[in-house]
Amino acid sequence: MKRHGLILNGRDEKTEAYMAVYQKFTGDLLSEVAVAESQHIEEAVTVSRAAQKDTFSPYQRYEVLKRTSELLREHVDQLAEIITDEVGKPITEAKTEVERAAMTLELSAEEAKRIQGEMVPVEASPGAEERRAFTLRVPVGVVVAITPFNVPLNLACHKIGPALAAGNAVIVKPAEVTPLSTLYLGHLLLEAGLPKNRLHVLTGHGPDIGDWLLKNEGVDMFTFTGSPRVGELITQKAGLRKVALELGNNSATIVHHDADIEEAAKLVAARSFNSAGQVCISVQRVLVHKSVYAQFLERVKTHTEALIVGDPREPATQVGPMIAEKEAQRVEEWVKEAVSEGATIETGGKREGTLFWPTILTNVKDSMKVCKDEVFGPVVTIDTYSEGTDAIERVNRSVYGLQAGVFSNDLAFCLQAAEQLEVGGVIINDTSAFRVDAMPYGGVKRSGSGKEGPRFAIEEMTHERLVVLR
Ligand SMILES: NC(=O)C1=CN([C@@H]2O[C@H](COP(=O)(O)OP(=O)(O)OC[C@H]3O[C@@H](n4cnc5c(N)ncnc54)[C@H](O)[C@@H]3O)[C@@H](O)[C@H]2O)C=CC1
Ligand SMILES: O=C(O)[C@H](O)CS(=O)(=O)O
Repeated sequence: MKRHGLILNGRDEKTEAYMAVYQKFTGDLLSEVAVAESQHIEEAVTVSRAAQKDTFSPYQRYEVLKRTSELLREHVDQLAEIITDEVGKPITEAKTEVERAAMTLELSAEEAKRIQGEMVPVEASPGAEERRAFTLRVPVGVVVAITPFNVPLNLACHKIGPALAAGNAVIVKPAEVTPLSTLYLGHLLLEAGLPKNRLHVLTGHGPDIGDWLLKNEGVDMFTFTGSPRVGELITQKAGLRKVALELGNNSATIVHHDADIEEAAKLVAARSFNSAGQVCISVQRVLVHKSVYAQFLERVKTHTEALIVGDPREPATQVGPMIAEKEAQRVEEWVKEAVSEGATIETGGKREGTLFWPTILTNVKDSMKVCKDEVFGPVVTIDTYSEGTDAIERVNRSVYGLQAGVFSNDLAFCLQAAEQLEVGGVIINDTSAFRVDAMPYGGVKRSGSGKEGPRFAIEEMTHERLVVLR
């Protein structure tokens, strides 16, 4: 069994205490990781601040990130195995995550060479004819990245890649239960030639490390993906410093009467249950026009019942375990509560330990937990509507607003949805769960603020500085 130290200023740093990381399907002990103490946080911040005085040119940043992306591709099998073990994600999906992570770093590398300001025509103002002005984009300085358990490698890359590309130093705090892929990534970045003072990976207890980092005025920005509860806490404690938040969602997808029903059903079944539904754009609420409801439900049921549930290490498995038994129990309770309030289980509803079978609920009400809160599990609700405007209004009747999907071939309805849905991204003829890594990704309302996608995250992670020449 391997013990992992912190990655601190290029060292594999041993600590007093260690915490266990378990295999999420078997429950076996995988390894132990160091528990960071306050002095490690102090050192990481001090070293990161000092790094700002070193030269780390855009081309050097490009080279390091490009090389790391190549290393990720060379290590795809090892990393996929780590992700499958620490998250419980099916091995085919874990491989996709590694490939996406490599793409995220490749995009970040390219963007490092394109950071630019703009000319500002101040000379057009009376009295300023002798002046010229332009803007520079300068690194914010020290970025803290706090990441969740569900997509541990790619979501770390979405923070580390743009932060380094923009010229910052980064301190990463992975989720307690899934720190191993981030540690592996940290070592690959160093192997690729990243200056050792630019990246530190601090494993340990989230509330402690979070609190020490939030109290340390040497940190300039917090970029966080995780629960709205912790996101809110970070916002309160960060004060006037920059914060970017990717939080939860109870993602909706509308299936209009003129949609390609088979295509919609196939995609809804595929994107409601991958990663056992533990994806914040995972399809949770489907609103189907009443004229195609019966046909759609029958097709989604067929596709859902064909999914293979079980050991995530098996290449055939499509739905693996949830992150912890208590999470699977919570989902089971929410489903039972919905049934007690009138919902029907069309398929699924069964639990064995951490495994929860892909579940379709109908006869739901918007007030049920499975509709109004974020399930973050393999459950989808399917309900009907009569008027497109009502469907849009019901999607908007949520405290969240990350992404929404619309299946329709009616251009006018698609445009109405694009204009009226209160979300960060409207996906036409696909589900809420569509994401490629180059696109701007981020929500409104309780889904957070700020955008990811390397080009857009670099804007968040730099300041715009005006230069006026006389
Ligand atoms: N919008 C998005 O892109 C995503 C959102 N999520 C949200 O995250 C939730 C699940 O992820 P979890 O890892 O359980 O979320 P979480 O909010 O419990 O933990 C996320 C991270 O925050 C850290 N943390 C915990 N307490 C902290 C504190 N007091 N100060 C600073 N950091 C702290 C954790 O150690 C972990 O690294 C979901 O319910 C979903 O809402 C998850 C994935 C993606
Ligand atoms: O929000 C999430 O859970 C992830 O960002 C979605 S994805 O990047 O894995 O598609």
